[in-house]
Parts: sequence; C-alpha cells; structure tokens
Amino acid sequence: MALFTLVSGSVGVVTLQNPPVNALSAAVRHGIVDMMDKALSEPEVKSVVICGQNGRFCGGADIKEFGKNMTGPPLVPMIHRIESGAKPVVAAIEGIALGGGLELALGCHYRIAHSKARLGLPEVHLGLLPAAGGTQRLPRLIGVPAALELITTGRYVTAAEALRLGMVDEVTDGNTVDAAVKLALSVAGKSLDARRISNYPCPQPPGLDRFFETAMQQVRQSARGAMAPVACVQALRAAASQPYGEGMQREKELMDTLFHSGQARALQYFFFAQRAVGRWSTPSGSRWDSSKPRPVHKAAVVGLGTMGRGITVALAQAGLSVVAVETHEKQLMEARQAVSGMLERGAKRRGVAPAYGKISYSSDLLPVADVDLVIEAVFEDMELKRSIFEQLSEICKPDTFLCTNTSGLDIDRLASHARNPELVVGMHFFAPAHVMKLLEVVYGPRSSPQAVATAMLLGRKMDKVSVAVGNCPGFVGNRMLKPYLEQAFFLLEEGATPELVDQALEEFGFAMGVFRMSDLSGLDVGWRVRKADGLVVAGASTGPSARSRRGFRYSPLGDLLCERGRFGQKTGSGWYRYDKPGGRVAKSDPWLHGFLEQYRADHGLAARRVDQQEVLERCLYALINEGFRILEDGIAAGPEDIDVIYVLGYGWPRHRGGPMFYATTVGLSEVLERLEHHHRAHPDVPGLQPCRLLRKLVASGSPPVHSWREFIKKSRSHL
Ligand SMILES: CCCCCCCCCCCCC/C=C/C(=O)SCCNC(=O)CCNC(=O)[C@H](O)C(C)(C)COP(=O)(O)OP(=O)(O)OC[C@H]1O[C@@H](n2cnc3c(N)ncnc32)[C@H](O)[C@@H]1OP(=O)(O)O
Repeated sequence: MALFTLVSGSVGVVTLQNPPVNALSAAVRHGIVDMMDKALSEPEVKSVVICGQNGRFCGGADIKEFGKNMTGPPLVPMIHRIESGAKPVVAAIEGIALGGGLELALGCHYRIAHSKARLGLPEVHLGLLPAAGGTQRLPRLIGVPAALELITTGRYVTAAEALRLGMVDEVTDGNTVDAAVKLALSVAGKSLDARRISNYPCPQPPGLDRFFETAMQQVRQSARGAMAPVACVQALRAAASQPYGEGMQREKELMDTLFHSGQARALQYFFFAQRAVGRWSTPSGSRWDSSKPRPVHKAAVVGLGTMGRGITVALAQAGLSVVAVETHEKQLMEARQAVSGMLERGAKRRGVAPAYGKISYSSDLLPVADVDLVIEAVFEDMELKRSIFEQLSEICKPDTFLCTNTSGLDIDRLASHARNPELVVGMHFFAPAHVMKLLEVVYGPRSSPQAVATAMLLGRKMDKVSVAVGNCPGFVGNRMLKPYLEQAFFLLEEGATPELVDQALEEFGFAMGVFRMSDLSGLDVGWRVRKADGLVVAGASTGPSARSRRGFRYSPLGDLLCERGRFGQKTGSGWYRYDKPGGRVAKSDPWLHGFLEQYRADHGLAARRVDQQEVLERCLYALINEGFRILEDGIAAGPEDIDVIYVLGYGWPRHRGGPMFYATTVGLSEVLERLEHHHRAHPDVPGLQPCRLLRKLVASGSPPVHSWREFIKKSRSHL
C-alpha cells in the first residue's frame, strides 16, 4: 500500500496507494514504515519524497478503522521516525493533505503543495483531535492563534493560504512530485536541524493565560456541549506552555478520552451518513446507481423573494447560467441589487471573482424557454404555483425539468398541472438558500428516476447535501417538526414556560430552543399552515372543543398569540419580547407569563412542575417516533437520511448524530418505554403512541442503526 521508486539516481519516492483518498489504513502505515526504512538505510538514497497516488496526497487516518480494533504501526512513532531521520524528506502535496495526512506532512522536513491542494486538520468534526502530533507541531510552525483557529474549526485552507501561514514552503502550478524531487535533490546532505518542527520553540501569544481563557470561553460557547473543540484548546495550551514531549503526552491523554466517547461515535456515524444519502433509492425501485442525471447548463429561478434570491446565488456560484424572473418590476430591481451584494460577499469570502455575468434578469417568463431546469420559488400558495406550472409547461422546452421550492405542498398535485409530470420534483431549500447545506429532493409517484438523479446532482453541485425523500405533508423535516412543536405547546399548557423548554433543548445542544426558533422564523408561518389544515378556530373559546380537534388534543396557544399580532421577532413580540420589531435579543416577557396563567385558569388547567428531562422526552421522543413512522411509510429510505436532514437543516446537535442515531444511544427499548409512559398519561395525543417499526425493532433486539435499512426492507417483504 506504499510504493518505493528511485528517481534521478538518488531520490527515493514513496507513494501512498489506497484509493480513493489514500487514507492511512494499517496496510498503508505498514507500507510507509517499510519503505521509509528502505529509503533511510539504502546508501544510494540521499533524500526522499512522499506523495499520494492519483493526485491526492492523503485524506488522513482511515476513519473506517476507528470503530474496530486498531492494528498496524501507530502514526506518532511513524512520523517521529521520518522527522528524526538523517535524510531530508519532502512532502509533495497534491489534492488533499487532511488530518493524519497533514500531520505526516508536518513530520517531513519540507512541504510543497500544488496550487489546487487543500490542507486541514478536520479531526474535530469526527469528535477527535489531531493526535499524531498535529496539536504540537502546527502551533510551533504557524503560531498559536492561527493553529488554534484551524484545529478548533477543522477548516480547510487553500495552498495559497497555507503558504501565507507558513504551513508549506512552496506552491506550484506544475507537477508537484517533479518539483518535490527537484527540491529533494537540492537539499540532499544539508543539515536538518532547522527543519524539524518538534525542535522549534512554540511562539507564546502575549498574555498566555488570558489568551487561552478567552479562547476557551469562545470555543465552549460555540461547541454547545461538543467535547472535541474544548480538548483541542487544552492540547494547544499544552503546546504553548510545556516542552514538546510533555505536550505530546497531553495530546495522547486527551485523545484517549475522545476516541472512546459516544460523541466521536456519533460524529463518525454522521460523516458516513452524509455520504450514504447520496446512494438514494425510492420504494418504486429507482436507485442512484441505475439513474443517469441529465446535464444542466442553464437554469431559471422564478420568484425572487428571500428563497429565490438565495437559490439564484447558489446556482450562479455553482457555475450555471441563470435566468432570474420576478414579475414585479420594483421587486426585480431590489432582488437584483440584493443578489449582487450576496455574490460579492460570497466571492470575497472564497477569494474568487463574483459571478455577476452568470445571471440575466427578466420580468416575464419568456426567457426561460431554452433552460434545462426551472426552480419555481414563489410564495407558498398552491394556486399561484399551479398557474406558474401551467405557464412553464407552455413556454419551456418539452424536456425541461420543473422543480418547485416548497416546504410542504403536495408535489404530485402540482405535477398534475405540468405537461410532463415525470419531469417534476420538489427541491426544498432551507433559508438562507445560498448558505444552508441541506436540500430535500422530493419525488412524487410520477417523478422519473432521471428527474430525481438530476435534482440530486444539481444540489451537490450547489455545494449542498441532497437527500431524496418521498412526497407527504411536510416531507421529512417539517413532518417531524409537527409533533415536536405540539409537545412544546402542551408543556406550556401543563405548567412549563418558553424559557424552561428552550433551556432544556439548548442544553441538549440545539442552537435555539423551539420557542426562540419559532420567534425567529415567524409564528405566522405555522398559523397559515394550521389555518389551511382547518385547525384554527378564531377567538379565545374556553369550552371543551377549544383544546381538541378531530377527537385529539390540540393547543390553540400559537393561534392566540398570532391573533394578537405577536408573530415573533418581526413584530417585536412572540413567545418572548424584543426591543423593537426586527430585534434579535429575546427577553423574558411578563405579559406572556400572565397570559399563560390566565389561559390555564380559563381552561381549568392546574400548572404542575415540568422538569428538563420531561421536556426532552416529550419533545424529542415524539419527533423520533415520527421519524420511525417516516421510515415505516418509505418516505425516507434509511435513518441516515433523517439524521442528515435534522443536523443540517434543523440545528440538531451534530455530536449527537441526529435523532435516529440518538435514539440508539438512549436505547430503543428506553425510548419505547418512555413513549408508552407518556402516551398512557396523554392518550389523546397520537404523536406519543409508539409506532410499529419502533416496537418491531425493539422486539428484534434493537439492531444497530446501520442495519435498519435491511430490517425495514425485510419486514416490508413479509407484509
Ligand atoms: C487505547 C486508546 C487508543 C486511543 C488512541 C487511538 C488513536 C488512533 C488514531 C490516531 C489518529 C491520529 C489523528 C488523525 C486523525 C485523522 O486523520 S481523522 C481523518 C481526518 N480526515 C478527514 O476527516 C477527511 C474527511 N474526508 C473528506 O473531507 C473528504 O472525503 C475528502 C477527502 C475531501 C474527499 O471528498 P470528495 O472527493 O467529495 O469525496 P467523498 O465522497 O467525501 O469521499 C470519497 C470516499 O472516501 C471516503 N473517505 C474520505 N476520507 C476518508 C478517511 N479519512 N478514511 C476513510 N474513508 C474516507 C468517503 O467515505 C467516501 O467513501 P464512501 O463513504 O464509500 O462514499
């Protein structure tokens, strides 16, 4: 798994061979140790180049090995042997040098990177830290503040930034291995004393203690309970305050704790889940590997409100030509200005030129005649969308894909108004659409496999993680949100406050609790949906029907706030109060507390003490239960789809792996037992009634999450 060749008579080239990313598996580590022994012992070899096969230096440790018994040579002594060896070693970095791959390069005496290469220490995203000397060598090379930022965020840098920071010695546009060989020839025989990073003193940031106290405070705040970023700061502090050997010891101790943690398991599961969703399948048998996407060169976006603008920017940044349509002239002008600003800011961040030229604007639909794909992004109104689909069917080429950006409208109904229903799919973007990583691709019963494959690929090109989901009210994400919100309302009726519920959820790791989030997104959004579902009864009635709909428990609390014009941040009050309309700092609202007391009194409800554990069980287990129903219904193909949607679209804490993975860490039988308990207490709440799939999984001994797809398939075939 590592190849040795002698070039130019005296340079030993060691090539890592482990496609697709040359991860440092046990076999690769064995290969490196053997080939380096050969290079260091053979007299004709005067210097060494380490590179990776197929234009990729190294993607780091082999993540698949983490869950197993680790065998093979450990990384730390392997890298130490390279650094302390008597012959100069040059890392030729093409493509990627990530994690253990970059740590390997830091153990070399020189580093040359191709201009298109990306470098980084992303271990923190896997619940780990760079434990092959990365936390000790990087700050010695580029200084503590820069190393701390890179290690705690796991951010990848370009070769140009790496050069600026001092991570690499040279950047080339040409053949990186040739350049590395040339450098290796020129440094053969020279002293290596000044090239061994572990010998460097670690530069001390001014006011060391204060610096680390502030850093720790900031990292703890943004980590929201994740352990790895905190451990990274601790390791960096050891680098700055202790000799190298002691720092390495501290790095190892911290890694031992992280390596065996549930958080590391969750984050590593999530890494593979994000890739698994690309291998989509539908209940009708369409699959990613048998459905060929059609190329999309030119697209149109119809409707330039907040969502349409973000989608336009994401398409243009992905290199597509875009026709952006808004029929109201004034809004078109405003949108044009806003889109240009977004493009400019995005380009500045990415260090490229803004893609203004990719977009043409129009106040009518005619210029969409020759596009390959349209994304309709008008207001969430079936009638309006229907009329646009009818017009598009007239104007567009017969094979144009027609996509709708909707958060829950019926895709199949919309498809029935298109000339070719098989070319229709939903593309549910999340706001802001040019930033958020998630895209739900919604297929209806008539969507062709090619339409699904094309939308999935387009999402990926737009730098999104696309998840294919079936058509049902709310699809996956919003459907699961419904029982979650419902429980939060019920808890207020029973005696909780928005503050208590939000605190429990935020301590669990959500960026925002359910009430603060509702205030941010606007209470009127849910109100409109409930009105459309015929659930809203105007006025504060207090009879038995006030808290019941269609025989089930219903809380009108959200409706009552909306009737009073309390739509959340935008109106300056909702579940909290704000300094002004549009204000962002949520403050506890005595009016709301009084309102809740009066509401309970009017409805004869006695307030009781609700604790944080009950909040978590009622809100999260109801949401998870709906997830099992979604799997049972075939709306999502596997738990990974749901978990990716919840982490990337709904702020579920990544270090808990997503709701379905989290259920396995609690224990499926525990989730079942607590749902049964809460359902007994609230028999008129169907969301708390454990679904069949959960019962079946528990009855089958709670199989691990990665085997659920097979389990669901088998249990379906037995029906
Ligand atoms: C007793 C106590 C012991 C405790 C101590 C033990 C310590 C032992 C370990 C010591 C570890 C030292 C520290 C080092 C840690 C690491 O290096 S962790 C790994 C860090 N690297 C990464 O996180 C890289 C992640 N990968 C990526 O960012 C991307 O995959 C990519 C490399 C940029 C490529 O992207 P792209 O081209 O878009 O392709 P993908 O679809 O993402 O990937 C292609 C397939 O490759 C698989 N893959 C990628 N990286 C890895 C990897 N590092 N290991 C294994 N597999 C990898 C990826 O899963 C894809 O495959 P499929 O899933 O089959 O699709």
